[in-house]
Amino acid sequence: MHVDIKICGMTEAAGLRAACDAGADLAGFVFFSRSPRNIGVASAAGLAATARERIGIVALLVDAPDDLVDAVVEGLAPDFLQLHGQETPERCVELRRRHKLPLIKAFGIGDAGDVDAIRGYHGVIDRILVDAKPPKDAERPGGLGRSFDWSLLDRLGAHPPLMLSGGLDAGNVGEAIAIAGPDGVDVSSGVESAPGRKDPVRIREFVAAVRAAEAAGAPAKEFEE
Ligand SMILES: O=C(O)c1ccccc1NCC(=O)[C@H](O)[C@H](O)COP(=O)(O)O
Repeated sequence: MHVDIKICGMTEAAGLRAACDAGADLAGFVFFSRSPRNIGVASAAGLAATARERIGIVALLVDAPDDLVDAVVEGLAPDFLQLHGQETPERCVELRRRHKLPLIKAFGIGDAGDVDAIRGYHGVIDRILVDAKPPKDAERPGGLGRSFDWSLLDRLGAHPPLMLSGGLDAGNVGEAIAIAGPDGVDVSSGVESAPGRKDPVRIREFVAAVRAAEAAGAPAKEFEE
C-alpha cells in the first residue's frame, strides 16, 4: 500500500526541496492571511515552478471568495484545491464545476457527530482530510499541531480517500496509520522548527516513518462511494 504524504504550509525553497528529495507526494501552500504560513500567489508560483515535476501542488483556502480562488488557480495552477473552512456541499459543487480541479475538503473532528457530518459531502469532494477540531477562539482552523481521537474514524463507513492530519509527527505517525488506515497523511507543525519554518531533518524523519509504517503493512481501509 502507498500512503500519500502531504507536507503543508510551504513558504521557503529549502522546505520544498526537502519534501521533494524525501519523496513526499504533495506540497501545500496556505492562502489565509491569519496563518504564519500564509504566502502570496506570486511567491507560491515561483516556488512551485521549481518542484512541479516532482510533487503535486495543493492550494489551501479558507472560505475564500471567488476572486481569491480565481487568482490562486490562475497564478499557481494547483493540482488540488484544499478547502479548510466551513464550505458547504453546494460550494464544493460550485468550485469543482468552475475550476475543474479535484477537491480535498477538511473536517475538524472533535466528536462522533463531526465524523457523521462528512457523509453529506460524499459525491461532491475527491478526498476527505480529517484534522483536529480547533478551539472556538483559535486564530486559524488548521495547522495547530493538535491531534484527536483517531478511533472515532471507525464510524466513517464507506468514504472517499481519507487523509489524516492534526498533530502528526515522526514519532506518532506510524501508530496513527495503524489505527486509522488512511490513504494519505498531512503534516505541518510536526515538521517545523518554528511556525512557518519547515525543518528539512524533520521532513526526512516524517517521510521515513510513514514509509516504515507502509513496509510494516498497516492495512489501508478500503474506500468506495
Ligand atoms: O497551516 C495553517 O496555518 C493553516 C491555516 C488555516 C487553515 C489550515 C491550515 N493548515 C491546514 C493543514 O493542512 C495542516 O497541515 C493540518 O491542519 C495539520 O496541521 P498540524 O497539526 O500543524 O500538522
